[in-house]
Amino acid sequence: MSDSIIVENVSKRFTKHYHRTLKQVTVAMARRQPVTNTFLALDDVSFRVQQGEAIGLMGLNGSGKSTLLKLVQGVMHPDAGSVRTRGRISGLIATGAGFHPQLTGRENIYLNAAILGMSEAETKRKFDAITDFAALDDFLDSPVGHYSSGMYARLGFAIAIHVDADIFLADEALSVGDKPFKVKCMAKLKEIRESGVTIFYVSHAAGSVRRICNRVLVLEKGVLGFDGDVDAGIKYVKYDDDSEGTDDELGSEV
Ligand SMILES: Nc1ncnc2c1ncn2[C@@H]1O[C@H](COP(=O)(O)OP(=O)(O)OP(=O)(O)O)[C@@H](O)[C@H]1O
Repeated sequence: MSDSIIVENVSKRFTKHYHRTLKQVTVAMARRQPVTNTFLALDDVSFRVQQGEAIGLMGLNGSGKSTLLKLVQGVMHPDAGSVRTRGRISGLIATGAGFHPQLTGRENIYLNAAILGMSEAETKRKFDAITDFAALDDFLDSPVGHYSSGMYARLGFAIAIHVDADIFLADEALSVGDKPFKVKCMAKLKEIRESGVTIFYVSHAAGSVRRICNRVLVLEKGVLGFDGDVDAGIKYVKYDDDSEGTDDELGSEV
């Protein structure tokens, strides 16, 4: 098998600002208090992913999962180390990122698909499959600014899964949809995995990670604390109670 993602000694530094207004900054500086603080959102992270692996990326809020996904997607660059990927990348990082609120669902499908690297001909060919999956009914010709957050997410996910990608990144993609849509998404993610696409799936839900993934990475304050077997990873991160109702329900249906 060939390498799909190689992350070597990656670090990413961010700056926290303690104050918003110029007045607050001036007062803090006069009192010799710090006005900013830089910290490592990712700290010397290294791992390799083979083509076709499905990685569950877990960790507490703020541990660096989305930052890592953005680096893999190439929309953000590391301050140190390197990220190399092979092939076309698709997926959802911020649900519906790239949608224009004043354009209709139909228009946004073409816009978003182009951002994800699809040609107009390819989008035309897949248009019906995308709209069937999103199931927006008669909202297709309404501006997406009028959509509910669930509809917005459904359209974004429907477009992303119809890109012929080698790597699929899903950042909490299933957290906003309703239960029937989540079930449909899980089935689609499984289908994508079985077709040999590398999956990077960020989730706090142990059940869905078990269903989709064959390996777990756990980030702890930007450090890769665990890399290995799914059950051991879930145990490590202590999310094993599966208390989230939707995840349990999902488990019984897919
Ligand atoms: N552009 C940014 N500028 C400054 N700080 C940032 C920026 N993006 C993220 N951070 C900070 O970096 C840390 C890691 O954020 P990140 O979104 O990667 O965490 P996460 O594990 O995805 O969290 P969650 O589970 O809440 O989605 C957090 O402390 C966050 O506040």
